[in-house]
Amino acid sequence: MEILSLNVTPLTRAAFTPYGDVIETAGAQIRLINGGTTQRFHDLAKVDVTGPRARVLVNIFRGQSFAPPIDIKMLERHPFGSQAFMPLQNRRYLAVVAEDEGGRPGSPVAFLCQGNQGVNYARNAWHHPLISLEAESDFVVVDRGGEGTNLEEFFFEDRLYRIGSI
Ligand SMILES: NC(=O)N[C@@H](O)C(=O)O
Ligand code: NI
Repeated sequence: MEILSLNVTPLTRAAFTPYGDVIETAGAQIRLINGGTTQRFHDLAKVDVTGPRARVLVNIFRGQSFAPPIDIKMLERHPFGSQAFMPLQNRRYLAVVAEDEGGRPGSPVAFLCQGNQGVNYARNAWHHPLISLEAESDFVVVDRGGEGTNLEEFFFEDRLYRIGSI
């Protein structure tokens, strides 16, 4: 088994563009609503659902926490829908993604996400399941319900990617 080192970089909207959206107030279009009493940070993520009897689901995921070394042995994707994660307790977490290379993920990229940043994985974007840090953490998750198989997993056969430090 080959162990490859995977560095963590800060999550930015620009760097995450190939994989989906960053849900944060920084850099967002602001609309004053409710008589000026509310700021609407508008249109932050593209929710995309398709396939038979597709509908949007709003969930809460409670993810156990992980600490380095964190081994990335697989990635997954959802062919019928996007999947958004927004932290509820202002705790950091990891988003590990990869671009598609002929139907399989390329080399993973690991982003350190702050507690005020959410991510929306675009439909069919390769990503690792939730990796909470620091403590068991809750996330609002907006994704796709409906018929059909909305999960494709890819296990790296001969290698793993190790996040040794954060
Ligand atoms: N399986 C599930 O609902 N969760 C994963 O898709 C994930 O990305 O955490
Ligand atoms: Ni997922």
